[in-house]
Amino acid sequence: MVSRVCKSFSGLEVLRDVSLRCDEGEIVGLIGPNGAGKSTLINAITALMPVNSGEVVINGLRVSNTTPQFGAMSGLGRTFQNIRLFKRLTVRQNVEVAHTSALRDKPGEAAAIDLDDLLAQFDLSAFADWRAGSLPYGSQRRLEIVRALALAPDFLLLDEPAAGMNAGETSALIDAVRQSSKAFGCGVLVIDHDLRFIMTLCNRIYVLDAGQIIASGTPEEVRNDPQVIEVYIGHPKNQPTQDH
Ligand SMILES: Nc1ncnc2c1ncn2[C@@H]1O[C@H](COP(=O)(O)OP(=O)(O)OP(=O)(O)O)[C@@H](O)[C@H]1O
Repeated sequence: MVSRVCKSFSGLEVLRDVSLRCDEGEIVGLIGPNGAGKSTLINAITALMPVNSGEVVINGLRVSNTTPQFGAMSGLGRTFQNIRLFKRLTVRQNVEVAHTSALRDKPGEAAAIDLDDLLAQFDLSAFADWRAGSLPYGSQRRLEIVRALALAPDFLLLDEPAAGMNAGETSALIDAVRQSSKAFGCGVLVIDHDLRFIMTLCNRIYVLDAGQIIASGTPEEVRNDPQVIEVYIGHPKNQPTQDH
């Protein structure tokens, strides 16, 4: 899906020949130190910023160097590191806005989505009539995911979905994301700094360092890769601290 992407800012190479794949129903993790280029890669995949070379292809359509709207129409759903909900609308209205546009663009797939089930799966039923801006932080993060799923995406990008969540919430999030990936048959690409979360959730993981993929494989393979240990896992601040 991402093929040999390069991206520079004013001559500074931030992504160098990055390729990655996320198949249908697969949950893939992307990890790396601060400044490695993870957000830039997500922005390139969702066509929020253009690439210098290489391409991003979703469902056979080239999405790179188009527009975020084209990315969404090609099947990409996403959440943001900084939550971007309609804070004055209710939880249900936030999800309905997304679902309404999916009913227009993908009527068959969208009609099969039961919004009540989706809210329940992400533990949001009790909050359905609350204003999104008044929800606890962890619930706002889950609402972002539900809203992205209401678009009936073929690929879902989750940017730091577990940020600020406690161990119990993170564990519930893992179950909900797995169930959704299975139910929707969508590929999921997840970025997070919580290594235990990524290692538990993902089937495969890519490690980005200084704009290059330095390792990829199963959680076990990545955890034992000497280069990954040296540049990332070995850092005391990245040691897993929570049990899920
Ligand atoms: N718009 C921009 N203009 C210039 N440089 C940028 C821009 N966006 C990102 N960078 C630089 O690109 C590099 C990668 O940044 P990026 O935010 O993609 O890393 P990251 O892996 O997401 O980091 P973090 O984990 O801290 O969010 C950094 O050196 C950053 O300063």
